[in-house]
Amino acid sequence: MSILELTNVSYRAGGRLILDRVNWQVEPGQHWAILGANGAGKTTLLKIACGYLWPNSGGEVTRLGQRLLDLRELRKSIGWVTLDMPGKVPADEPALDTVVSGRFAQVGLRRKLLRDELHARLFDEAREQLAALGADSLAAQAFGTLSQGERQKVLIARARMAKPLVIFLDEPCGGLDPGAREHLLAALEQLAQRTDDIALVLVTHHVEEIMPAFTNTLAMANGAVVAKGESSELLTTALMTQLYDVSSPQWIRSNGRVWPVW
Ligand SMILES: Nc1ncnc2c1ncn2[C@@H]1O[C@H](COP(=O)(O)OP(=O)(O)OP(=O)(O)O)[C@@H](O)[C@H]1O
Repeated sequence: MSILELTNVSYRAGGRLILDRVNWQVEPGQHWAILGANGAGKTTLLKIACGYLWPNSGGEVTRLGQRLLDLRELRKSIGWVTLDMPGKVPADEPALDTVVSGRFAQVGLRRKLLRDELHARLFDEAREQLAALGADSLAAQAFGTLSQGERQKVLIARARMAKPLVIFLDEPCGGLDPGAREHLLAALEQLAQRTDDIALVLVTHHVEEIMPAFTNTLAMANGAVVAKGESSELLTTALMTQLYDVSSPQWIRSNGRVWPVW
C-alpha cells in the first residue's frame, strides 16, 4: 500500500490552475527528489500532501490508503523541514530540546511538563536521532548559535522524532557553503540508506544534490508532472532543457551523482 498517493490532484488559485492533474505515489522504502523551476508548483504540491491546502479543483490524496481527514494526525505523520523554520525555534533552546519538541509537533519545548520517566526516554531517543546524522556533539548548543548546516541536521532529527511516514526536505542545502552542503548531503545519504520506514522527499533546484539513495525523481513544470521514475534514467539533458529552458548541459557522473556543466 502506498504511503502517500495523489490522484489527479488539481489546485486553482488567483484565477489560474496551479496544479494540473498530478499523480504521484510514494511507496514504502522509496526516497524521492522533486525537481522543477521556480513557480513549477512544488511547494503547492507539498502543502496539499500535508493537508495545508485541499485539492480544490479535483483529485484525491490518500495516506496508507485512507483519505486525509484527521488533520492533527496527518500533520504528525508528515514532517516538513523548510528554510524558514529555523526562525521559529527559540534561539536559546538547546539543540537536544529542539529535537525532543518534534515528538509533540510544537515549537519550543516545555521541559517542566514532561514526566521524569518520559523525559529520560525522549532525550535518549533524541540523542540517537542526532547521532544518526552525525550531529550528537551539538546536543547542548543553543539552536540560535548553530551554523545553517547544523540547524538543518537538528531540524531533520526533530522531524524524525514524530515518527512520521514521510519527511519533506524543502531545499535543505539552500544557503550552505560547498563544504557544509557536502556534509549535509553525506549525512542525508547515510540516513536514507539506513532508513526505509520513513520516506525522505528532497526538493531541490540542483540535480547534483540528488544522492544515490534518492532513487526516484518527480519533475514538474507549469503545475504538471512532466516526468517521474528512477532518478538514474530520468536525469537527461532533454529533461533539464525542458525544466529550466537552458541549453543542454554535459553530464559528469560520479559516485552515483550527476553534475551538469552548462
Ligand atoms: N494563493 C495563490 N494565489 C495566486 N498564485 C499562487 C498562489 N499560490 C501559489 N501561486 C502561484 O503558483 C505557482 C506555483 O507556486 P509554488 O510556490 O508551488 O512553486 P514552487 O515550484 O514551489 O516555486 P519555488 O521553486 O520558487 O519555490 C507560482 O507561480 C505562484 O505564484
